[in-house]
Order: sequence, then structure tokens, then C-alpha cells
Amino acid sequence: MRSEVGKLRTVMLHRPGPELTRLTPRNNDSLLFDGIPWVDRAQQEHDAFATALRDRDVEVLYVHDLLRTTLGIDEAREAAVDDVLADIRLGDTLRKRLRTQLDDLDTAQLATTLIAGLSHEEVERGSGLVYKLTAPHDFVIDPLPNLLFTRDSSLWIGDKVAVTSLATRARRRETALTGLIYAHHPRFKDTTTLYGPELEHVEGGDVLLLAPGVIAVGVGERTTPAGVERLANRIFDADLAHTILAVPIAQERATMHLDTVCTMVDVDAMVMYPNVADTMVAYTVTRNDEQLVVSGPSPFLSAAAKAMGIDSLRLIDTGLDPVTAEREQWDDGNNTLAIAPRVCVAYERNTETNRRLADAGIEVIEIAGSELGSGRGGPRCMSCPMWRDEIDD
Ligand SMILES: NC(=O)NCCC[C@H](N)C(=O)O
Repeated sequence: MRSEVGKLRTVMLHRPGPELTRLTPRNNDSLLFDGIPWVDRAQQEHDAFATALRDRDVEVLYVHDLLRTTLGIDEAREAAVDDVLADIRLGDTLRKRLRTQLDDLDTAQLATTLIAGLSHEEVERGSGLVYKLTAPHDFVIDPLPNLLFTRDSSLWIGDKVAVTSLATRARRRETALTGLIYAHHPRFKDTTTLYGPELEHVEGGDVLLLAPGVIAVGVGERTTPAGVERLANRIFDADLAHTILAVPIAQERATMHLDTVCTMVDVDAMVMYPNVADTMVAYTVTRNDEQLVVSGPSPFLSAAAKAMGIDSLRLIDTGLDPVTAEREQWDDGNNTLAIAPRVCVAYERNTETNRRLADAGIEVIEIAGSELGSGRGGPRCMSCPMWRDEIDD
């Protein structure tokens, strides 16, 4: 898979579940949600998303199913349990108690617990200092409400997978699960891993496969300069690209990843937030004799077109009126998921952006996202493409 728009064949999603019921007004900010989603409705919206993909012959894999199979392998199960028990907040007495409780779970229950987390009141009663001093609703295993955004915790380039290195504390443990799946699930036994969670921060929402051989990487709140440097070297080592564009983006929540401001909708077309289109720059990175060669900065759009070997990128914007554009950018209007050249999935609420996409000849498959959107992510964020048809170089 070397492009963002080749016909999508297989995608990994996570159907939101009990981890969303953990969100309260006290913890939603630290868990990176803007509000408290209505969980049943979020699940309905997500099911409609999955159905829209299946209707277009996309194979949908769910994280929970993959994890359950993975946990059926002793070594994987042990690693998963050890990972949560390594938490230094637990202390030895509670840790021992928790191990017994986790050991009693079947693989489906363990998968659910690893995703939904566990509060102190859900741990079987015991004695000890940590028991006495921990509040009933404190988490002994943190919930992972952002696992919904499968884009960020792993990404595929060619036939290789990068398990990412997530920057926020609320999301760190997601890669323990994706890493486990890729390391142990039989489906991925021949898959080589390109990156790991122990490395410098890189999140999948920042990585855009602009064209075969050309990859843009946003550098901002989540992916660090050191992250893009490491990833670039790994990509060049594996001969997966000839050019990487490192693209600085504002370190703000509204632009947490590059895919919140632009996504590809055709081999030469991009939907983009107009308020940043003219100011975005890119550093062009190539490699010569094991050394990264960095040039720029130059305007992002022309640097991208040059690397892609085309005259210019066709731009479709979120609306020329800056206020509409700002509203629709916030509501993930730019965060489309291409499922083939000129076909994308988008949130229905972004009426101006979707109209502009349709006017530009892009088929827009609209989905509801009133609840899903409270985690501040759209169709691209909620999907990890694993296999696409190749676009010719
Ligand atoms: N690629 C993306 O932009 N993903 C959306 C992630 C939203 C999540 N609440 C986060 O803050 O990480």
C-alpha cells in the first residue's frame, strides 16, 4: 500500500464499547474527548460507517476480534497482562490481586478489560494500603477511549506496518495492544514491523501517503522532529519512498494531526483547510549515502506536487468563508477517508465541504458522526487501512 487513494481492500476499525462509558466531565479533557458521547448512538454511527465500507467490498477487521485471537496465544496473553501489571501505581499487593483476577478471564473478557480498563471498585475486595487509599472510581487499568481512532496507533506503508509511538499519556497503552496483535496474530506472521512504540513520537494521523514514493509527515503536537527523522530513516532503509515531506503544523488541538487539515481524495487532489493552505511549508527529505538530505522550507503544495511529479495538486477547500471553514475543519471536514480514487467517506454534517467535494467530481459517502465526533476525529482517524490496490507510479 503506497498511496492514500488506491482502492481500499482491508481496514482495521475499533467499534467503540464500554471504554466510552468511562468518560465523565472530570476526566474527558485528560482522556482527549471534548464531551461525553452517547455510547449507544456512537455504536450505531460506527456500525453505519463499517456497513458503508463493506458495501464497497472493503474487508473490515475489528481490533477486539484481532486482540481476542491474539490473547489465545499464551506468550501474547502473558505479555499483555505483564504490561498492565507493570503500572507503578499498583503496588505489590494490589498487583498480585489483579493478576489473579485477570488470570480468571477468558480471552474475550480480557480483551474487553484491556480496552475498557478497570476501576478500583471492580477489583475483588482485598486489604492493603493501596486498597485503602485508592478512590473507588480511580482506574487501576486506564480505559482507552481513543482506540476508536485506529489511524494513530499503527500505520501501513507498502507491506510493512509501523507500530507508532503515541505522544499523550491517555493513548500510550494503545500501542501495547496493536503491537501485540502484529507480533502474534497469525494473519500478520509474515508482516515486518517498521517502527516501535519505544521510539521517538510518531502518530499515524500525521502520515499521509501522497503518492507512491512520496510521504508527508506532519510535525506538531504529536509527531516530533526526532520522530520524523527516525521514521524517514526507517522508510528509506526499507526502500518504501524516495521523498519524505516534513510539514510543521500548529501545536494546537484543532490541528493535532496533519490529517485534520488535509487528506487526499484523488491521485492529484486534496481537500484542505484554506486558512492554512497558503502558509504551510514543507522540508523535503531525501537520502544520499545513508545521510538524510534536507532542503527547504518551501511552500507545502508546490513541494508536494514536485515530489509527486505533477504540475500542481488540485485543491478542494473546506469553504472560502473563513468562519465556515473553521467550523468544518473543527468538525473533521478535512478528515476524509479515500476508499478509491475520487471516492471518499466523510461526516454528513460538513455540508459546505461535502458540496465542494461533489462539485469537484468526488463521490462523497456521508456518515453520521454527532457522537463519534466528540472524540475529535473523522473517518480517516477512525480507520487503519492495511491493504489497498496499488496506484501506478
Ligand atoms: N488522526 C486523528 O486526527 N485522530 C484523531 C484523534 C483524536 C483523539 N481524541 C486524540 O486527541 O488523540
